[in-house]
Amino acid sequence: MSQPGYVLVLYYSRHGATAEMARLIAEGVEQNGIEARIRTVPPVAPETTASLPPVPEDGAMYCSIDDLKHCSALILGSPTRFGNMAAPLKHFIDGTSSLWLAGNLNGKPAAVFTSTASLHGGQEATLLSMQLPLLHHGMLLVGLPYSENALIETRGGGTPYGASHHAGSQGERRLDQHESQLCRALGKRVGSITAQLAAGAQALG
Ligand SMILES: Cc1cc2nc3c(=O)[nH]c(=O)nc-3n(C[C@H](O)[C@H](O)[C@H](O)COP(=O)(O)O)c2cc1C
Repeated sequence: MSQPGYVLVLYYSRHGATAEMARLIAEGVEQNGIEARIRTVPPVAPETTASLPPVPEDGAMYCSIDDLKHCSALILGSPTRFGNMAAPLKHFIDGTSSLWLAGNLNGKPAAVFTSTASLHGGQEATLLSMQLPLLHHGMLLVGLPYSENALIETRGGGTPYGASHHAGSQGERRLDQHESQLCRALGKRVGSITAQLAAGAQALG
């Protein structure tokens, strides 16, 4: 990895909160002059015979295995569902065995983010469980340091394990100042580490 390439911001979102986080995280990544490639995954349904159009009608493009294979870093986001990531994202990750076998993600930075309806409804459990498949892929986990003041001051989301957002029971709570700040900080941190790794690889020849 001698050129930084792009940071893949891959998320699932049903009602838009996680999608908004992805946009702020991408802004943070791009503060380093690195491309942030935002991708999503399609929903999954019990009617497995029905197929969706290959391109979503609006919003981010669906992620391909090649998008993931060739990224320089990954930032993965999901709404919390019963203290875990949402099935559509897990379904996509479960289809990445070929990358695992080839070690395509091994040694690349990775981070996670989530949105919940309730303040203590499982943000940290979700973030930690989202990190598990990334560790299996050999990725280097990046969190948020307490030098980010928003981590201390927040009255909503924000954890050292990754960015988070408290959306409220009806999704009425937009990202507040601290939550937004921490999304951008996470993107910036992953982007900066990605650039440093690329520069180090180039220096080593
Ligand atoms: C099946 C299901 C399970 C959920 N489980 C939780 C939960 O464990 N804790 C919580 O606080 N919110 C839970 N929620 C609420 C979502 O995490 C929350 O609405 C989130 O902000 C949605 O993000 P989105 O706007 O990106 O879709 C759940 C929602 C659904 C549909």
